[in-house]
Amino acid sequence: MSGPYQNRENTSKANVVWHQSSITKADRAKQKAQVPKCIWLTGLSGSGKSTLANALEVALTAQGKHTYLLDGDNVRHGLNKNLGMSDEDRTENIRRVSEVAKLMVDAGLVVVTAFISPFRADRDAARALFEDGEFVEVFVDAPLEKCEERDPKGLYKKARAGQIKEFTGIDSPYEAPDRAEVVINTADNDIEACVKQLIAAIGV
Ligand SMILES: Nc1ncnc2c1ncn2[C@@H]1O[C@H](COP(=O)(O)OS(=O)(=O)O)[C@@H](OP(=O)(O)O)[C@H]1O
Ligand SMILES: Nc1ncnc2c1ncn2[C@@H]1O[C@H](COP(=O)(O)OP(=O)(O)O)[C@@H](O)[C@H]1O
Repeated sequence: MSGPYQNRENTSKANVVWHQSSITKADRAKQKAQVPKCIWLTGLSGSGKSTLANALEVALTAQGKHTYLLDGDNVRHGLNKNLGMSDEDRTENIRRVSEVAKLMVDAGLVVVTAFISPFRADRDAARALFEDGEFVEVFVDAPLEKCEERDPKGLYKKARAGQIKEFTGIDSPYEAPDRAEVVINTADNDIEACVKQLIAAIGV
């Protein structure tokens, strides 16, 4: 890790010891009768992450699963309200969120995350926090032109007008996944078909 967050980690770590709790992840998962997982949605703004994440959580809840949805817009109102959209702040955003998702998986939940998470290295770092098979990367795939045409929040219009800087796909990069477990093409398929594909693919 680099940047303003690095020193704080290094100064605290040496004197902090790990406490092993008596109740384990397996105990919590057993009580909930489910396999905990992190379903990690990544894609451009307007690609359909929030829509699909919400529909997925509704479907899983209807199946009796215990879930939680972490959505970029919401987390940036609270836990990460001190972070902006620079490369460094996005990396810290994803680092914190992936640690929160890990805690939630440890609690036995099926966690769905909906963040642009534009950098491959940050997504790989998130994946590395989890056990094999626990982290499912889902590429919510729609070309920039389609996302811009949708522009559900009017943000692309503002970015093109220069009113928002460092906007993903315009003047900030998006690195498409090269190892996603699931690719959902939201440009050529309707929401219903995409949700169906997602539920079938994640194996929860
Ligand atoms: N500059 C810029 N670039 C991209 N997106 C922007 C920007 N400014 C604000 N927004 C709004 O913030 C949401 C993205 O937050 P994330 O936490 O998902 O971003 S990141 O993962 O840290 O890159 C994103 O949400 P989604 O549209 O749901 O993706 C936007 O609504
Ligand atoms: N197949 C699809 N999957 C998801 N969203 C779709 C799809 N087709 C059209 N849309 C629309 O695209 C927009 C996606 O917005 P949103 O879910 O907020 O994206 P994101 O969270 O990635 O910014 C919504 O208005 C949604 O109704």
